[in-house]
Amino acid sequence: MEGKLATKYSAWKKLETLYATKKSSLILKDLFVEDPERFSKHSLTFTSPSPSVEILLDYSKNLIDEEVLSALFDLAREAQVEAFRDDMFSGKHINTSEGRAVLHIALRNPPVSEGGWDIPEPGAAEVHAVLQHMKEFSDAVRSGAWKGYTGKKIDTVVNIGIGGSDLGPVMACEALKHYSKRDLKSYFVSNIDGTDMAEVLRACDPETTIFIVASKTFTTQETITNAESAKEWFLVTAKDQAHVAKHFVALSTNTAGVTAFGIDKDNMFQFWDWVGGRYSLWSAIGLSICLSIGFDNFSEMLKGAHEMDKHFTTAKLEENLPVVMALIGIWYNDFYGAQTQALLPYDQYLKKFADYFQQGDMESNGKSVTKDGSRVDYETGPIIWGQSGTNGQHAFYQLIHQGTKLIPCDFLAPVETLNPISGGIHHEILLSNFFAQPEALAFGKTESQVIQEIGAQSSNAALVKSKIFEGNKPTNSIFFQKLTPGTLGSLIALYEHKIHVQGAIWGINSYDQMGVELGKVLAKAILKQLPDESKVVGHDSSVSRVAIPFP
Ligand SMILES: O=P(O)(O)OC[C@H]1O[C@](O)(CO)[C@@H](O)[C@@H]1O
Repeated sequence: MEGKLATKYSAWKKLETLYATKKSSLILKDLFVEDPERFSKHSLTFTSPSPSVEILLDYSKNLIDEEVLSALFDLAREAQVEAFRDDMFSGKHINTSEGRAVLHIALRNPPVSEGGWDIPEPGAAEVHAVLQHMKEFSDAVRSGAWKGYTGKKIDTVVNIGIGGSDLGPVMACEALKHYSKRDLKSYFVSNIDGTDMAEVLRACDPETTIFIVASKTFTTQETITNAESAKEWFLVTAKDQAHVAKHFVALSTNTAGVTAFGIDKDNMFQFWDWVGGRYSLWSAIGLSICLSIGFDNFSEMLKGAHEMDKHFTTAKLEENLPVVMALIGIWYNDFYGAQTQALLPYDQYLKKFADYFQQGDMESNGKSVTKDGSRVDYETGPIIWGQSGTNGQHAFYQLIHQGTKLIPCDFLAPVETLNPISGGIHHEILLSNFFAQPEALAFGKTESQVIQEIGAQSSNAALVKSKIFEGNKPTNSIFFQKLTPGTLGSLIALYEHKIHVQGAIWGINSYDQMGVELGKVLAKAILKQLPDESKVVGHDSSVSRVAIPFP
C-alpha cells in the first residue's frame, strides 16, 4: 500500500516474532542436513530463448526456512507489491514527489506490434525513433563514415557525465568489453576535479575525438563545467565554432540547455523525464555503450532486460527472482539488522557492477520518510559495496568471515568464460573460489576441526579461537551461462526490480533523490565567496576558517 509504514503490516509483526523465536535455530549446517532437498527447494532459474540467457539463483544458503519465507511472501502480498509493480508498468506517476511516471522499462519495450506493452506516457512512442538515431550515429562513427573536422575518422569517444549519466555506461562498457570495437577508445570523465578531464585530454587528438555530453537536466555543474573545458580545449586547435558540430553531441531531456551550450539540435539524443538518471543506461545515455559494442549488441542488452521485465510481471511471487532477492534482503536489513550488502562478481568484466548499484540502490532507497511523509521506524536501503573476486578475498573477506558484522553477500559468476586462456585453468580456479566462499561462509570451521588440524599447537587456546570460523553467514549465488549483452541486460533489470520491490514494501519513493540537493546548493553559495576570503561569511566556524587554509 502506497506510503504505509511497513511495521503496520501484520506479516511484519509475524516476522519480528519469527526472528525472536527462530534466530538460534536457523543454522545453515542443520538446515542442510535436515532437508536434502534444500537446494532444489530454494533455487530458481530464469531462462530466455532469445536472447539466450540462463540465470540460476541459488538462495539456499540463507537464514530462512519455509515459515520465514511464507511470512516474507505474505509481507509482499500485504504491501501490494504486484499492484505497485503494475502501476509502474502502466505509467502511473509512482514518483509522487516529482509527479512523474517511472518508465525505464519502456526504453527496452519492443513495439506493440511485436508484443510490447502499450505505454501511453508522452515520449514512449518516440523511443524507437531515438534508438534509430543512435543506430545511425553509432554505425557512422564505427564504420568511419562520420568524419572529424579535418576529414579523419573518429578513434576516441569521451563521455562527459556524472552519476547515472556516467556509472551505467562505465559499467556496461567494461562488462561488454569483449564485444567492443578495439580501435575505438572509450573514456569517461565525471569528476569536477580538473585532473579527471586533463588526464583524458592528454590521450585525445581533437581531430579524431567525439565528446558526448550526457546530462538529463543539462544543468549539472560538474558535467557542464567539464563540457565547457573540453570545448575550450577542442577550439584551441579547431579554431572555428562550426567544427563543434562534428565533435560534440548531447544526451539530454533539456533541448534549450543543449542548444544554449552550442550543440546543434540534430546532434542531440532525446530522452524523457520519466527516465530516472540511475535507470538511464537503456536510453540515449547508453550512446557510449552503443558506440563501443555496436547497435546490435546494445539491442541485445535491451532485449535481455525486457525478458527480465516479463519474468517480473508474470512469475508468481514465490518464483519471481527479483521478489525473492528483495524479500531475503529485507529479512537481513530489517530483522537481523544487517547494515550492508556486498555484491561480489566472479567475473572481471563485472568489476564495476557494485559501483553501479551503489547509486542504483542507495540513491533509490536511501530514504527515511514514506511517500505520505511519515518518518520510518525501521531501516531502509542497505549500503551497497563490493568488488570482483578474487581480489576482494585478499582485501576485505577477512571481515566477512570472522568480523563482528553480518554481511549478506551476492556471489555472481559465469559458467563459461569469454577468455579461456591457458587451457581454461584460470576459470577453473576462479569458479573453485566462487563455490568455496559461500560454502566457507555458510558452514565455517568448528573448534574440534581446528584442533584436529593444528595438532600439537592446539594447546595454544588463543590460536585455536583465532582459527575458528563461526559460519552461518548468508549468501546468494547467481550463476549465469556466459556474460553476453543479453545476460547483462537481464542481470541489471533483476537488481533494478529488487530495488523496486524493497522500496514498495518500505513505503518510500525509490525514484526521487532529494538528498543530493542541499550539498549542491551550499557548494554553489561557497563557490561565489571563495575567490575573496573576506566574503567567506555566513558559515559555521570550521568552514569559514578552513575555506581559507593558507592565508
Ligand atoms: O544527468 P544529470 O542531470 O547531469 O544528473 C546526474 C546525476 O545527478 C543526480 O541527480 C544526483 O546528483 C543523479 O540522480 C543523476 O544521475
